[in-house]
Amino acid sequence: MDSHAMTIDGRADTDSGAALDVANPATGEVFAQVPQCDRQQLDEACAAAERAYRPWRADDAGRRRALSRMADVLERAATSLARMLTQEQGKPLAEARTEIARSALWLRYYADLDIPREVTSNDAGDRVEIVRRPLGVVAAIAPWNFPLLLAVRKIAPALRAGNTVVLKPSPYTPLTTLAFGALVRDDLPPGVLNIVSGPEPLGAWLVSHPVPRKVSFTGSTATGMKVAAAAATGLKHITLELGGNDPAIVLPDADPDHIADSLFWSAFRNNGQVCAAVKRVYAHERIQGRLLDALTARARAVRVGDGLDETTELGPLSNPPQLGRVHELVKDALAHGATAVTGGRPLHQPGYFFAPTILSAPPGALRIVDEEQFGPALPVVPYQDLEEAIFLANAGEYGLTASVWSSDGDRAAKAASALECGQVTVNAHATSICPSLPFGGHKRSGIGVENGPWGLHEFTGLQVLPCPAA
Ligand SMILES: NC(=O)c1ccc[n+]([C@@H]2O[C@H](COP(=O)([O-])OP(=O)(O)OC[C@H]3O[C@@H](n4cnc5c(N)ncnc54)[C@H](O)[C@@H]3O)[C@@H](O)[C@H]2O)c1
Ligand SMILES: O=CCCC(=O)O
Repeated sequence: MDSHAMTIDGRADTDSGAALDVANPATGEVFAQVPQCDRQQLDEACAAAERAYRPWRADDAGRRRALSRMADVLERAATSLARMLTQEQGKPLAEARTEIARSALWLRYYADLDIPREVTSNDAGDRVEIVRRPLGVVAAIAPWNFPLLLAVRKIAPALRAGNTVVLKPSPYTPLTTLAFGALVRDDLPPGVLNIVSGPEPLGAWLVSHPVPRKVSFTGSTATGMKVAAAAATGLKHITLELGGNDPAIVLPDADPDHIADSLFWSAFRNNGQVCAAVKRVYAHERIQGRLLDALTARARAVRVGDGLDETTELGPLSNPPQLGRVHELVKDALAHGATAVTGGRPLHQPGYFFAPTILSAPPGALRIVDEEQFGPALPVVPYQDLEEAIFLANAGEYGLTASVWSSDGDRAAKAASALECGQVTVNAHATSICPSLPFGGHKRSGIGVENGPWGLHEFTGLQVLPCPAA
């Protein structure tokens, strides 16, 4: 059994009493333990972050160097970290390697980003500059689907802007994040990045702790609403990256055989456990049958297995509640008129596996279409005209990303502009999640954005200063 350390104030703490078990989703077996942080350790982490804040915010060049060294460290440890990520999260090794590489990319992007300053004049005609100042200690809370990448999307801009951080990974997937913390410990001054692990209510304690001035949260909309309420009582800044139920509209002129592979992976990457995955397809009634056939052929050909096997394309679901949720929604769909063209059930083997599932779904209310199911089941719903498809795609509480699929670029672009969400793509889905483009949800998919200069702004406050004499 491996055991892993919290990192608080530049120290690794392996001896903290209670331990949290971490299971491998491919076997269901516990293979590692991490510390369960108690309130006193959370106080220590917040105090360490507070002590480290002023010298850190004053050292712009040091912050750039530290971020770029953190990227180097990640790249050097990529092989072992990817293996650990697959073991704790379930994703295939190739996807785990991509996650580590993208995390390093984000660190480098922010290491290179200049913090904007604008020079202007006040009403007396004096030159002034508008600068962005860090906020203080940031509470960062991450989910289990991309444990390292989604943590780095917070800590890279937060640290670049001059804040210090207390980071809490999901209790299902703390290992890679803790291993990252241990690896970069010597590259950061003590207290700049503190990582605390444990089950709830640790996240709730962190959000309502008096020290952090900003909460950056990625997770479900239900938890995001609790985080917003708790942060409001301390008047804390918030960024919330929340759930999605992304639609893909397939126009009648699309070629099902041509788009099937790309559409399939837009829905099934990381076993559908991607905030910006296609969760429901609206296919014109003339091509719904051919599209179902093409997607079914793709789903039947996919290799499902332990992510540590290099030939695996789809791993297990990440945890038992997620497996239960997908199964419940598929059963509900089958009971209400949907047909499983392929899949439709958990796989009878150890671990949390569910058969890749393509559903022919009737028009009308269906939970698997209306709610976020976050798994390897894709409902395909017929529509008659584009206006109806756009209405259905915009229905509901979420507005993260969406896509339109067509062989007519102009027609697709026109439909795309009618969709209410943070990003729309044509003949691809959410492929432009890169460090320089804003990523964030509309409606109940979130508040604020990550990435680019906008992502950095979320960790700053504006200040007007006299302009230094030239
Ligand atoms: N919009 C995005 O960028 C994005 C990205 C990835 C995942 N997600 C969403 O995340 C969800 C899946 O992740 P999950 O199941 O880990 O989400 P979750 O909301 O259950 O948990 C997310 C994190 O919040 C912590 N937490 C739980 N209760 C808390 C509380 N009261 N206060 C503070 N923290 C608390 C958890 O321990 C975990 O670390 C999906 O809904 C998915 O769409 C969104
Ligand atoms: O789940 C959200 C992250 C998606 C991604 O960056 O690919």
